[in-house]
Amino acid sequence: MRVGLGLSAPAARLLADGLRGSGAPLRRIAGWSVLEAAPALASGWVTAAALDDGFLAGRPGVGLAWTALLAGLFFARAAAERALFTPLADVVENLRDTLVRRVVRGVLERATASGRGGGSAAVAQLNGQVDTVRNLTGTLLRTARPLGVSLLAAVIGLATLDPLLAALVLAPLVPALTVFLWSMRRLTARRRLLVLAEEKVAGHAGAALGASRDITALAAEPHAASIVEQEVAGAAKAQLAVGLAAALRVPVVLLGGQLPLLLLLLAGPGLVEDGSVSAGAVVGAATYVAAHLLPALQMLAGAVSGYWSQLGVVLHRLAEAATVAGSPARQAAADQSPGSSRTCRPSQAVPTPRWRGAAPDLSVRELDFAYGPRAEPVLRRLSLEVPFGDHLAVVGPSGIGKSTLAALLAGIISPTAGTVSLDGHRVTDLGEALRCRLFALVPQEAYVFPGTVAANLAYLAPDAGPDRLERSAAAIGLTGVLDRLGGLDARLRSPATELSSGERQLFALARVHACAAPVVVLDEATCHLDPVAEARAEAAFAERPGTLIVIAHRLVSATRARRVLLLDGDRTALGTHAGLLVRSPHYAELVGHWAGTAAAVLDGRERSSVVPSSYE
Ligand SMILES: Nc1ncnc2c1ncn2[C@@H]1O[C@H](COP(=O)(O)OP(=O)(O)OP(=O)(O)O)[C@@H](O)[C@H]1O
Repeated sequence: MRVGLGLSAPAARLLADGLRGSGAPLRRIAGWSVLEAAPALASGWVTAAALDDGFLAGRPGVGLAWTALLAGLFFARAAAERALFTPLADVVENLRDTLVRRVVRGVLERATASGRGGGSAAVAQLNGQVDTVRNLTGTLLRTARPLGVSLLAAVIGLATLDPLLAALVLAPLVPALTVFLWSMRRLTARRRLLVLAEEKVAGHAGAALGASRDITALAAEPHAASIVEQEVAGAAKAQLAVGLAAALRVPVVLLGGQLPLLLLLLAGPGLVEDGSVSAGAVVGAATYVAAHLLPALQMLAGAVSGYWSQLGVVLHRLAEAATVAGSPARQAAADQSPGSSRTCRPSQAVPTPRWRGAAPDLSVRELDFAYGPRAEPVLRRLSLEVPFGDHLAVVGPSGIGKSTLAALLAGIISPTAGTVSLDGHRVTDLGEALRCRLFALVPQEAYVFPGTVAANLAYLAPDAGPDRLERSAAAIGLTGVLDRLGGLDARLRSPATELSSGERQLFALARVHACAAPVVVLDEATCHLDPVAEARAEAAFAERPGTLIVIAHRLVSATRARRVLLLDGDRTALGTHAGLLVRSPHYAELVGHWAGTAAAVLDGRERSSVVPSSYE
């Protein structure tokens, strides 16, 4: 929704908030502005009097005296302008402080809520935008304010000088100002669209450049180029629309400034001749128009409207960033919560179909998966049986498709061909509520939300009592953290700062350990834990009834699993750790490489707990 002069409602609210604490300096500005407007208000009157009572009446002394009075008013105006700097600075700095507070709070609360961090980069970027608002507001207060004040003073002066001449000037000026205000709304809206279009160009061009290797490999250059070209065409259209909206300032200046002057010059001599007005009044009216109305209109319709519409765009951006409670952004942050992303919460409200399999086996048949119709398949014809209670480790080189397989197994993404089924049911057909009850996928990024420790641990097991939660916490190795925090009832206010990445992973692991899902998939869910803590967490899951699939962060996970799946294209192999060491040279090579690296990195004390003796 747009409110006055093209500012969106959130932008106008943010500006009002930023100015709220500046009542005193704003009043001082208003006071000094009256004095600042004195020359504009008096210029026509003084000119008329100097002519009618002085120079045209043969009394040049009187004419000079009036002129000297006008000069005095200009000195007063200079003093007012000097005095205005302090309150102007107060207003602008206060606005900046308020905006910085609002924006930093909004961004950091959102980053904390999402548990993803990254708030500092956003804050730095938004602080730059706050500075832009400060500079634009300062510029507008220094330029637009005196122009607006002069325009108003000139109109008042003109109306009180002579009603007939005032009517001549105001007849075209009023529609010109109306068009000007209307065009400001359009211009601000179009400038906003232009900024968005330019950002899209930058985003798509950046993505295309970043992916240039893949684009070349897939011979997709024409496709990538057409996407960027489309955005460039959109930006060009938006630029044209801004240009057209800005072009309206020409008729505004012609109608509101030039036409009144022309009318005065055309009608003036006749009006003087028939005695309707004095010659001094005509020149006085022309002074109001030429010295104040016309320059004010030119500036307002030109640079000032540009500053104003830029201010509207940046303020709207900041208003979006500063909004936290109940905002769409807050919602988006909440969408990263355990209940909605890769791990989901079994809903009490959603009726779930009956599930008979108490000990369901997982079966993968001829599985193909590619991220796009023209992309290289990540997985090709993979078949695998995972009986209930199995403990399978998935290992392989980086980027080979381990996380993709984890998502396919949990039914989060659908295969391109082939099936993944649990107890004979395709996992993608299970329906979300049931799927969430059967699978718990723990991703690398652990989410802990503000709230009590108990609420976090019981997220996937709403019926679990304190004993159950404490047992899971103890099994995973979270008891020390719980003691430090103050137990299950302790409240986490800012988990992103109160807990380390490893501690957040322990929370996510304990949360899943406490739930009843028969299939647990850990996708590098222990990557921030030290080797000892990782071994303990994996042991806890191995003892928990159900199937455990571990996408291994360290190869040592494979030594703890009952079976190992080596994912490696054509060299994919399945077996026990010992069996694969013998029959898969590639697996042996991978293990040997890892053991060598681990031995080089770890000191003797840690090595004994991490590197299996068989590798030493
Ligand atoms: N959303 C996606 N869109 C397109 N390609 C993707 C996407 N996600 C992953 N890929 C690509 O699919 C391939 C397999 O990725 P995946 O994350 O499953 O590998 P990974 O074995 O888990 O890697 P890592 O061990 O580094 O986590 C990679 O080439 C990756 O770039």
